[in-house]
Amino acid sequence: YEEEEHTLRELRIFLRDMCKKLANNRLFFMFTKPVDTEEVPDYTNIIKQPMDLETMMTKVDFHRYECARDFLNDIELICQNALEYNPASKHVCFRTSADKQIRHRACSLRDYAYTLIKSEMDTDFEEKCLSISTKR
Ligand SMILES: CC(=O)c1nc(NC(=O)[C@H]2CNCCN2)sc1-c1cc(O)cc(O)c1
Repeated sequence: YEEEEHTLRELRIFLRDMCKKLANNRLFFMFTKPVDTEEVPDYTNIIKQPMDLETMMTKVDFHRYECARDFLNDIELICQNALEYNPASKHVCFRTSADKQIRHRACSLRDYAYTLIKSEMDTDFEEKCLSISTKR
């Protein structure tokens, strides 16, 4: 009913702000757009469910998130995809290469997103969203 729609509207405004903050952080530029399968042809052979911050912004607009937990699940997906596509391997070259930096960036994206949401979102607001989400 109207009160629930108001809550979900507030959630969308909050999540767009989160997306903007994450996408505007230069550290995370490689997570801001879908991986270009022209440039990286083997990507979709390895990663079955690609995700990126621009896609997440679109999902907010399409009312695809009903609580912060669903939003963080997609952040987790971005992180897991990057760790999977850039595995820590025993070869020396992977220990010092760009792959290691991408793995670090993926982990900091995840930690930064959790911390940002935890610090900026009231727990009772998230509980309200969760109760709406479970009822629907
Ligand atoms: C985001 C991600 O997971 C990603 N991983 C990469 N790994 C590599 O290039 C490793 C793969 N193993 C062999 C040595 N190279 S490049 C890359 C990426 C970077 C961007 O600036 C934009 C973009 O869309 C994707």
